[in-house]
Amino acid sequence: MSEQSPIGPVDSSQVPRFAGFATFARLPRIDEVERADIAVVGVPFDTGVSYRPGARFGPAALREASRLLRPYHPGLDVSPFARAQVVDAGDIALNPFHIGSAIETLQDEAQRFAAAGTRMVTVGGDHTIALPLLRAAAAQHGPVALLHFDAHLDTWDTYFGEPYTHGTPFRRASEEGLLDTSALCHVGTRGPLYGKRDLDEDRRLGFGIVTSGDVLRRGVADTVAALSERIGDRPLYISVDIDVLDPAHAPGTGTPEAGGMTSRELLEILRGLAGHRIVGADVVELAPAYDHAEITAIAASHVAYDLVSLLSLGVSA
Ligand SMILES: N=C(N)NCCCC(=O)O
Ligand SMILES: [Zn+2]
Ligand SMILES: [Zn+2]
Repeated sequence: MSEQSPIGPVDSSQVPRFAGFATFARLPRIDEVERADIAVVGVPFDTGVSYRPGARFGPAALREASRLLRPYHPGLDVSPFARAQVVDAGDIALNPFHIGSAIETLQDEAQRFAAAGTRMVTVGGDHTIALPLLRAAAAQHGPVALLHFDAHLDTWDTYFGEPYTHGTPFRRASEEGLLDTSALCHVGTRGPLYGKRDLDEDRRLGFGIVTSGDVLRRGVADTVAALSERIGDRPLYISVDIDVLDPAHAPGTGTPEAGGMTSRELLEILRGLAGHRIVGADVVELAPAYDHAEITAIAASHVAYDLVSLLSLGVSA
């Protein structure tokens, strides 16, 4: 970090939090600082979806819903924006008509952040985007451990013969050798599958599964202990599909499944990951057109805040 202390968010006791530009948590834009430790980056993209479209509007909705976030995280005992220079880097412009070129662009952009020494928390977009983000993470760190919070496996092979979709990123990532196969886990999985084979193939790729029901039965502490042990001190990428939450907690998403986790459970599990070597994270599948009273956008903004807070713990104070 530079000698100066980080530039923090706009002070909500001086400027009403409902006024002004909607950057994440009212943080400075990337062009307003010399260098950034952590960037929140919007990825408005939903060309990879199999059902309801609309995740392209996720970044804007998440930023709007983040105006009420405050600078101190009592659960982690950290002031992330004082400990690290956190910025909003705006949106990455991806070609909505060409999924291959969008994936390439995002990988290039992610590698530019990495080269600048900035870790990313991407917000919005459909789950397709995890693939180029994992490519960039693996290019920097080698194969990474992955915690994948999602109702879905997203290790399916193809849809309509197409390999790059929001249901297939982790199959491609595995084939490309981006993942440390000894440290992979889905969390919150539930809902109908195409067949038992889905689970067999997923297991063959090395994934463990903590289902939504497992979280209920085992509780948060046990779940965290199991995940922590699996990850160890490996470089860790965290991917959060907001549909991991029950539709009651996150109606604003493209492929909702009943029987999901509460936002309290998800946030508590994330907080339990403090101390791990997190190299990057995403919050995907927020589709505001199906949201009500910003329920999903608020949950997603809190998840992003927790991820930023976890990343800030890795910046020396
Ligand atoms: N990644 C998300 N949200 N959904 C994947 C669902 C794929 C399917 O339609 O079977
Ligand atoms: Zn997903
Ligand atoms: Zn999902």
